[in-house]
Amino acid sequence: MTAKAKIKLKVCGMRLADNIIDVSTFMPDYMGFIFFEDSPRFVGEKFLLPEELPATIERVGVFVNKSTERIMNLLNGTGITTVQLHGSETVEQCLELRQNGLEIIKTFSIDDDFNFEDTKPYVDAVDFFLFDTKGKYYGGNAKTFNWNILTRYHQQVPFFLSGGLNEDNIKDALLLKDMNLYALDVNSGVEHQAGLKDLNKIRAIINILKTNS
Ligand SMILES: O=C(O)c1ccccc1NCC(=O)[C@H](O)[C@H](O)COP(=O)(O)O
Repeated sequence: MTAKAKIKLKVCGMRLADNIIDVSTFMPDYMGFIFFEDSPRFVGEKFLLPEELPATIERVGVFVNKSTERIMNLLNGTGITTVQLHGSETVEQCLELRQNGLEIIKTFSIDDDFNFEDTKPYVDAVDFFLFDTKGKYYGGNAKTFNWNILTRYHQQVPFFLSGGLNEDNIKDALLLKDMNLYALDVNSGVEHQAGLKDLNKIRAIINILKTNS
């Protein structure tokens, strides 16, 4: 019998050097950095990661409807090799970015009417899906979606669960672990303010993951 893999944690929307280092002491599996100008978590044009950031924390650049050329330019010199595509990026662009050596997380914004047929064309073009709540903003809506919808998902691509996760609902999110759930993505639910993460909330989440997964 093979042991089930531990559910991973991604802390998204990091931007301030001291806060990045403080959060890194909890060793989340992923950290996300938002390269979208309209977000209050935008890292800026000339973003550089702090040198002390442990190499074992996977770094993710989050983009919304940017061209491949622009993504490659923005990532140049950052050492980031995973991208989260959070808009309406095509299968062709995912393949193009893969050819440039990037790992791909493709986001889908979920509401009650979401049809998982929409994810099928991406199956061979991405590494992971990320299911986030459809809302007013591209991301960071601070709302959960109806997770029962995920019972309709039967594809082989593992997914990140996102949207409104916090210390009060993360234990329930872990109940989805037999559904190809790969990672939990936290953002506004662990913040003092946009882009500034609350270390006590991250600590609480890490402890819940340790005892429940
Ligand atoms: O967080 C943002 O401001 C954001 C803006 C534009 C595109 C993506 C964005 N966030 C990406 C994420 O992966 C968030 O973690 C995800 O949307 C969930 O956020 P929240 O509902 O606040 O937990």
